[in-house]
Amino acid sequence: MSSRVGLLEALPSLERFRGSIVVVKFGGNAMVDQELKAAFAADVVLLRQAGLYPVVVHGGGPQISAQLGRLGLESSFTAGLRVTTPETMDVVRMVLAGQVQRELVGLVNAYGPFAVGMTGEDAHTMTAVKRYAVVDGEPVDIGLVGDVVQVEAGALRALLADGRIPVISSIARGADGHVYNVNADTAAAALAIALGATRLLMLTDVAGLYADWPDPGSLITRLTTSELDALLPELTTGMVPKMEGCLRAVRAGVATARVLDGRVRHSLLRSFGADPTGTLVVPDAARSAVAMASARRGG
Ligand SMILES: Nc1ncnc2c1ncn2[C@@H]1O[C@H](COP(=O)(O)OP(=O)(O)O)[C@@H](O)[C@H]1O
Ligand SMILES: CC(=O)N[C@@H](CCC(=O)OP(=O)(O)O)C(=O)O
Repeated sequence: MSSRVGLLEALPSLERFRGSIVVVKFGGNAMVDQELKAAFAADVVLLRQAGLYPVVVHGGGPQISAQLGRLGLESSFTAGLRVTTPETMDVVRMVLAGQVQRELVGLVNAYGPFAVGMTGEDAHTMTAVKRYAVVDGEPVDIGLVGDVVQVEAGALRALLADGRIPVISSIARGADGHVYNVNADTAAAALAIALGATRLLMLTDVAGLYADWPDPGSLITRLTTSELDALLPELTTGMVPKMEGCLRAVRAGVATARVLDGRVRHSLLRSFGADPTGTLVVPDAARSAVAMASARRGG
């Protein structure tokens, strides 16, 4: 099927999602190509025009690493999370809120006055506590990295009610006075849960989740939360926070979460059609319903 047909098919099915909140995480690795970024912005605006309420959470890992490099500072990751010193945190804040978020807001606002950029610090939208990475079952101190423990969704809801598209950088305040670097996948999942989103969509730079990365034959198109839970200890690098986020969100009531191939132009819009890219995470009950229907049909 050509991608054009895939796109057209998405349009009628969008009607089903009218009025629902969709949290879209745009990964830093899918954000390095100008055309992909512009197509992403167009898709987000189209979702809004179709009556959905998109909320964008963006990453920027590669952009932060590039800026740290320019400043002669090293990037280091543990279990997919950046080791964040106070000096690193200043760069994270500057790059995410001052550069990446601004660029996305500009691309969306080429279509009208939709996007409003903010970080989790604004209006206490996200509050975090210090998070430790887990390596071989042991906690490892990785500095000013946070996990979201509270979401105040009032400001976001007001923006959505006013027809805006929030564009959120994954930085959160701590009740302890620190500012924390939150992985953008983790932030997207926490916001999807707090907003009661129907879908969590995560654009990345691979075809989806591979059971046996990087074996191309091991791409998973759909799995249940229990299946994902069992696979999680095997996962490494950036897939750890991404799949943890999908698991948390679907277990907390978000109907489905999908990792999308952000290298495919208009993959966001296509995810609403018959030919979506990536890996779909569904609640356990969804798989049982399919299995039961199949058993009734004798198949
Ligand atoms: N099991 C896996 N399936 C797919 N990708 C994986 C897997 N394990 C590790 N990866 C890596 O995770 C990367 C995506 O995570 P990340 O770099 O954090 O992306 P993003 O910037 O989109 O959040 C892929 O580019 C791939 O190199
Ligand atoms: C704690 C942590 O790892 N924070 C991330 C925040 C940005 C991010 O998540 O960007 P991607 O989605 O592009 O990976 C970082 O500093 O790189």
